[in-house]
Formats: sequence, structure tokens, C-alpha cells
Amino acid sequence: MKNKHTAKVPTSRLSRFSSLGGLASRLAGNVIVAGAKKLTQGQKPSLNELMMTPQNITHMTNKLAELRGAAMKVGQMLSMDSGELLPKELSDILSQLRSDAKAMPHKQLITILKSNWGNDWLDPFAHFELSPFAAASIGQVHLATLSTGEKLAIKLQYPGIRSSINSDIDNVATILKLSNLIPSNVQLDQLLTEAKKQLHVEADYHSEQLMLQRFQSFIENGQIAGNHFLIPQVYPSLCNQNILVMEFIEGQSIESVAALAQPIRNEVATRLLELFFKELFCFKLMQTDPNFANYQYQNTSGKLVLLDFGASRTIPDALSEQYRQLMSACITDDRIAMESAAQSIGFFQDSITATQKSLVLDIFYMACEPLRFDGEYDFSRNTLASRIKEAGMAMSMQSNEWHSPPADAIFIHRKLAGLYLLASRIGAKANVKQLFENL
Ligand SMILES: Nc1ncnc2c1ncn2[C@@H]1O[C@H](COP(=O)(O)OP(=O)(O)OP(=O)(O)O)[C@@H](O)[C@H]1O
Repeated sequence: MKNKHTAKVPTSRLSRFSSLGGLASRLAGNVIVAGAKKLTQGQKPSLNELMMTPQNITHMTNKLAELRGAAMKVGQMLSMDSGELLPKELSDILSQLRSDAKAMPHKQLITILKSNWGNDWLDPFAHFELSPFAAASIGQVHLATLSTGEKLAIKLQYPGIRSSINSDIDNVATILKLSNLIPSNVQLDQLLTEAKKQLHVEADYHSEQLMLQRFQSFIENGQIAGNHFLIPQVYPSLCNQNILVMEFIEGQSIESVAALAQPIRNEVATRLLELFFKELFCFKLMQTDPNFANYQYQNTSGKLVLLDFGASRTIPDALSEQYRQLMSACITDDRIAMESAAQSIGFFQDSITATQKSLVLDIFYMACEPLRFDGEYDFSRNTLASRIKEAGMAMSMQSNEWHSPPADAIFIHRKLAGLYLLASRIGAKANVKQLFENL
């Protein structure tokens, strides 16, 4: 099968890279044409204006789509680092990549299945759906049924991903630099290093399997309430670095909870925030990707389905303790203790000015607003997520010297910000103070 919804994933490093030269000359060509047009009309265009023609945006999106996993990861890191500062064109391109995944052609898929499971790969299955039902960032997800009747979700990684991560990320960086879309105060190199590291972790489905099993064990030993949460079981004998075989769990989108009764909305947000605190302070292991697609709500059981443990990170003991101190200090408005906790987390470098320091502390204070509130904090009435973003923007405008906080901290903040956004999207109220105090 080959149609507009399928595309052979280029495996060799050379084929993933060679088309870039073509892109650069095409972009340059369009810039010259558009520039000449404007000049003949008596206008003096800026380079940025010339780069961002619809034609160039299309070319760039197509190139980034070929490097989808790497492009999505760099995009994620960029938006974590600079929040709303990303130019709209770039955010649009990146969100298009998320939704525009192309499936592998059947022939390529079967070759991969054979090379992983052998020629008799189909034997354990009563049925294997060749067309994926969902896209993963560096793979695709298939539905299958075992001969025993168990329904499976099988996440299959695109070929050649692991060996090309570093060069793919460098290629994405080249495209983004060519596009002139990166804000000048973003320290791209540091971010690229982090993106490479994170993508190497996420491209190892065996380590995702181990993370899933660890979270599963939290349910088994009662640390995560099994009457509220569902986490897919894994089938280790069918798993490897390229394939993650899980129990298929039926669920509705988490955003659909917004249409349910208020107590259900509150319960969902409360459980997710409670899980966040447990991850940070008890398990010292956090699933750091709060993408809404990673949470589902199962109408029939009223349970929350947790998916995608590829981005799980171990939280060092010291960091967990420093966050406890920071949050406690924010609750009591103890500025000195806040400063000392933030310092030990690694937020302030020597070059930071007193004004910058104060802005950072203001943001922490703001982010802990729900923890200070007595009773149920109404996320739907509060513009907390956007206020935090605005403050972050104002801060990064202050100086080009602003350095990025440590990676662990960025991931923790991103998770909390994602949960606030989710709570607000589903119109929930939650007694966050009580959750924090009850830990
Ligand atoms: N066990 C499962 N049961 C049902 N659906 C699943 C299961 N696992 C994954 N899916 C579906 O596949 C999608 C992609 O899976 P997953 O989030 O694990 O991939 P990913 O590569 O981490 O994606 P991304 O990085 O884009 O979030 C999920 O959003 C969900 O729709």
C-alpha cells in the first residue's frame, strides 16, 4: 500500500540528510524571488519577512516531517525553554507535525516485524491490524489480538531512529536556523544536547517497558490507587528496544471530561495532582510528559488511563527535598527560604541580577498559588497557566544572558504547568493544599 497517508521512513543517515541541501537552495531561491518582487514594488523587505512566505513554510514543514521525532523533541524543548516566545509560524509547524504522522507502508512494516519477531511473527496472533490506529512520535501503534483473545496495543518504532538521533537533531537545528525562527535569547546548543539525551531515552522502548512495569508495581502495592487509575500491562516476551507490546486499554479523551459533572471533573484533577506530588516526593520517579493524549478517561469504569512512560525521569533525593522546601516556603511566603531552595535547585548563576532573581521567585510564588489556597482552588476561574507564561516571557525579555535552569527542573515545571492547564481545560476544582499537606 502506498498512498498519501503512508511514506517510507528513510533509514539511512545519508538519505535523511541529503535532501537538506535541496531545502536550503529552495528556501534561498524563494527568498530571492520574493525579495526581487518586493524590491520592484519599491519595498525593502526584512529577511524574516522573506523567509516566512507560505511556500517556504510548506517546504520546511515537509522537511521537518521527515525528521518528525527529532523535530517534535526539539520543538518540545524549545517550548519548554521559551514558552509562548516561539514564533507562531514555528508553533504551527510543530503542531502540524504532531497530527500529520504518516504511516509506514505495509511492506516496510512486515519487513520490520519479521526482523524483530522472525518469519513466523504472526503465529501468536489471532489478528494483527496492519494499519496503525495511533501515531507515536517516533513510531506507530497497532491493534492486535492474541490467540488467547487478549487485545493488544503494539508500539512499533520507525527503523533507523536510534542510530540517527544525533544527526537528525542537528539537521532539525540547521532547518530551524535557516528559517530564522529561533528567538535570539534561546541557547540552542544546550537545548539540542538535552533534546538528544531525551530522545535517546525515549527511543529505547525496552527502558519504557521497565518504566511502565515500575508504575504498574505502584498500583500492585497500593501506592497508586487501582480503583482510580489504569496502566497497561506489558507483554515482556514480545517486547524489545523497538517494540512495546501492551494491553490495549479503551478510553475517551481526557478533554471529554469537561462535559461531565463537576464532582467527576474535580476528582480527575485531584487524582492527577496527587499523583504528581507522589511522583515528586514519594516515588522519586516522574512521567514528565503532560501531553493531554497521555491521559484518557474511561467512562465505563470512571478510571483514569495513564499512557506513555517513555519520558519518565528519576528524581534525585536531594532535588525532591529541595522542591519540598521550595513549595513549603512559597506556602508561608518565606522569601529567604524560597531563595535558598531555588539556589540549591540550581536556578541562580553568579551573573544573575537581584531583579532577575526576584522575578524568578515571583514566578515560583505564583505557581504555588493553588497550594496556598484554603479549600478547593478553582482552576477554571484562574488564569494561572497564562499568568505564569506571561511572567516567564517578561523575565526572558529582561536579558539575553538568561540561562536555562537544570533539565530536571524544566521537566518538573512543565509537568506541573501541563496539569494546571489540564485542570483548567476540564473546568476542575481541587484542594491542592490538602494534597500537599497529606503527603
Ligand atoms: N496501551 C494502550 N491502549 C490504547 N491506546 C494506546 C495504548 N498505548 C498507546 N496508545 C495510543 O497510542 C498513542 C501514542 O502512544 P504513546 O503516547 O505511548 O506514544 P509516544 O511516542 O510516546 O507519543 P508522543 O510522544 O507523541 O506522546 C496514545 O496517545 C494512544 O492513543
